[in-house]
Amino acid sequence: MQATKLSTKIKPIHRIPVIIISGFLGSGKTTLLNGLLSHAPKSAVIINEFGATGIDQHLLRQHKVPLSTLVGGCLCCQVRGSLTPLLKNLRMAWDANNNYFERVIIETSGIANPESVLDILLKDRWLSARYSVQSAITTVSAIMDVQHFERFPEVAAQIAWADSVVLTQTDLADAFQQQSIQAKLDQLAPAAMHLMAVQGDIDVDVILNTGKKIRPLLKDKLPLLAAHAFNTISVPLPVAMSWQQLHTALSYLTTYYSEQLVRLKGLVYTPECPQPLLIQGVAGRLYLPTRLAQRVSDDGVGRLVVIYTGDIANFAEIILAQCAITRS
Ligand SMILES: Nc1nc2c(ncn2[C@@H]2O[C@H](COP(=O)(O)OP(=O)(O)OP(=O)(O)O)[C@@H](O)[C@H]2O)c(=O)[nH]1
Repeated sequence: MQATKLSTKIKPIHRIPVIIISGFLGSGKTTLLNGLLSHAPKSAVIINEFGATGIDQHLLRQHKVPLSTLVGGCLCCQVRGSLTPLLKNLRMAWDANNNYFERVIIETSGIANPESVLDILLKDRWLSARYSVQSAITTVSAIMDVQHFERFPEVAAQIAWADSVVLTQTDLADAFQQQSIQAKLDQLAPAAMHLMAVQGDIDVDVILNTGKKIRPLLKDKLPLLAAHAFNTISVPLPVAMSWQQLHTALSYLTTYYSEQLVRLKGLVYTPECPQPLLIQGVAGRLYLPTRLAQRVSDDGVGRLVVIYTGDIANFAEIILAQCAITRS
């Protein structure tokens, strides 16, 4: 009797594309992500923030996307171990729920080296069979102090790993600033695609359809990265302050500590309005705040997250004291 030949064809597993967005503190990653999600709503998002309190997810409130946060450290060090189980769970949820998103977008913290994320995605056998790295994008602010390239090694590492470099905040930069940063990008990422985005506005098709580069990753374990020279504190603001008062207090702090205070973010409540206010500051500059839609989960306690370099003793107390001085 002739044995029936069993079909040995195995259906290939669909690999979900992953886009990694890196870039230095305040360079416009979340703004770019916000713009991308408006055109690509079928995305699952993972946000990594160095600060202990997550702020970025509030900026993405209007998008109804599956969103996970990894806060209180970097994907290249403190929270690196959390990415693999998170991606595994996400994939299993995708398999069980009718493939409910089309891609994963990972926004790393502003001081993370994207190499670690690539390392996980490309070397873990289970993950690499189910995810494919579509592109690594790095945002670079046109108004960034060029000394940051020497001062913070994270900046060059982020640019070196990029398939696409997106120059942001060009509307705030003069011609000299733009040329200086552009020259650095030509030197550090000559093979990457160079794009521009003002307020996250970018040609989404270019981003979503970019093919990946072949990356020569190290075969062995990654070498230990030098520890980041950054500190972070989260300061609760239980007493509501008007935006004017807050602006005065924060302007003083960002000017007085302009060398050390690299990033300031916060979700605060003001007496003028029940909707929370998202505040943003980067290296000596305060941006206009954004009013967010109110949510049931809003607890009325404002929070400031500060990322700084060097030792500033009792920085949280200094911030609270400055706010109290301005209020009185
Ligand atoms: N004028 C202007 N402002 C921008 C642009 N892109 C971003 N911003 C502002 O710059 C500030 C920082 O932008 P984010 O998108 O939060 O930067 P980020 O890289 O996600 O910041 P971290 O995750 O904290 O490192 C916010 O106040 C943005 O509104 C731009 O192209 N033009």
